[in-house]
Amino acid sequence: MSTPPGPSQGPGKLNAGAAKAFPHIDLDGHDLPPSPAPSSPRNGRKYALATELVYTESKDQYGASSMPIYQSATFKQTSANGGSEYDYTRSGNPTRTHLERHLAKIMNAGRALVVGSGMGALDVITRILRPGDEVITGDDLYGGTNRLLTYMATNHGIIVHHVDTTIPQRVKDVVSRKTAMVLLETPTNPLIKIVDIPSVAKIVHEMNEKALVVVDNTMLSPILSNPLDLGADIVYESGTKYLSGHHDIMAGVLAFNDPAIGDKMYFTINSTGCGLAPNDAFLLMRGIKTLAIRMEKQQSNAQAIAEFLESHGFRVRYPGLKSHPQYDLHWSMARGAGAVLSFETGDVALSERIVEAARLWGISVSFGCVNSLISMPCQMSHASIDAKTRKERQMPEDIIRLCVGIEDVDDLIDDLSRALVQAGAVTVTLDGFHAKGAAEAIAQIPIEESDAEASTS
Ligand SMILES: Cc1ncc(COP(=O)(O)O)c(C=O)c1O
Ligand SMILES: N[C@@H](CCSC[C@H](N)C(=O)O)C(=O)O
Repeated sequence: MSTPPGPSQGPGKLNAGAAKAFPHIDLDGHDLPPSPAPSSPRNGRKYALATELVYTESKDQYGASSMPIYQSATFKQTSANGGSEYDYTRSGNPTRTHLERHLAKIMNAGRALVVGSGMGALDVITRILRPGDEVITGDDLYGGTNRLLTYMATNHGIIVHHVDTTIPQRVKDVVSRKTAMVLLETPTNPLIKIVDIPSVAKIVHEMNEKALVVVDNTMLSPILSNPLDLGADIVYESGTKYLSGHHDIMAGVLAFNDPAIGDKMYFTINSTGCGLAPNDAFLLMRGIKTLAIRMEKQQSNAQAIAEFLESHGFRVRYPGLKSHPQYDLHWSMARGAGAVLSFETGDVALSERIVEAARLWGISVSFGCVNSLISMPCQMSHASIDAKTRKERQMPEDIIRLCVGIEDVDDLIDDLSRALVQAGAVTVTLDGFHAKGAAEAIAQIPIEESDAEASTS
């Protein structure tokens, strides 16, 4: 275990003494310079999350109200045997530690760590797998996650089961003593299906107490969900999305309660050098402070847009709509619906015309940004899932994903309406307009019915 954080006694003899009292023997048995102290988020009063996001404490020597960027690769030691809290930024950096402690607090975690991207976080997690280990994951999940797992299955002897994790029984059918990890995403990207985290975690832990339940919380962020409180062992997310909120950095976050898991993850981050750089840690910290207010606006915009599309005859996937077949399940776990929704038109070329006709909605991958984005997942974010697999998993090629930002909602609806009309997706009448042709036909099929056929094991 890493040494616990001590009072700020300044570097030197006291810390060197502490290092001797708590020698840090790493997983390879080496006694290396100390890692940064683990986060200690639970000191003092706990405020509401919106307050905790902006409230931070640091022991800056000048009382800086914003944590300074320690843009330094190395830290001078005061004694020949090292022993100061920081020695080298790959191993630890004060700006990064400050962010990690803040994240642990808002993620309700014992410890949080930050790395260079969301995929970097998953890479750190999956390095605990050994050849022969089995991973159970969804049949609708982010394309990059699918790509990394496929790589591991092909090259590292990991066995990956893709099942419909929205049906807990499907997980139960494949979980065994060989299961090392169950990797969940909810809502799924891009089909917006909901996974019952508590039920799946219970099944998995009852059948194999060593199996780790890992949840990708990117689609909701800690403002809306804390998967560790729902039974997950590890939660990770892309800080590139809601946490930073401006699409100006890449970042990944990992959080856990078990100190042994935290130590393993820290060991990998230090060994591979994927820790978040100080400048990006500063930007992520700044972004987090406005998470609550951004999400509030993004969500209310997303709700209005989902209702607008549904009322005009489109089949919309969004957990804020009562028509979502897992509406109650979602709200039993989360504090909001998020700001990503998808809808279908029944025709790939028509969807392309809609996307290209939009002006205010930027054609871009990613989500969680203050700007609204429109994309076709099968051709963009999920293009790394090959066409055959997409077909097997019944991913609609025409699906359009909307990632809603903080603009004026009337402007967003106006731009979308114009794009739908220009693309020929709607029949215009004196009373307004309505989805036409295939889009309308699809809207008649309840989501439950068509998705039941899509469930594979
Ligand atoms: C659900 C989800 N998880 C993880 C990632 C990976 O995050 P990053 O792009 O920061 O590597 C993404 C998007 O990229 C995502 O959509
Ligand atoms: N070219 C990238 C695509 C990134 S997709 C980003 C995001 N997760 C999303 O869902 O839009 C790649 O190959 O990873």
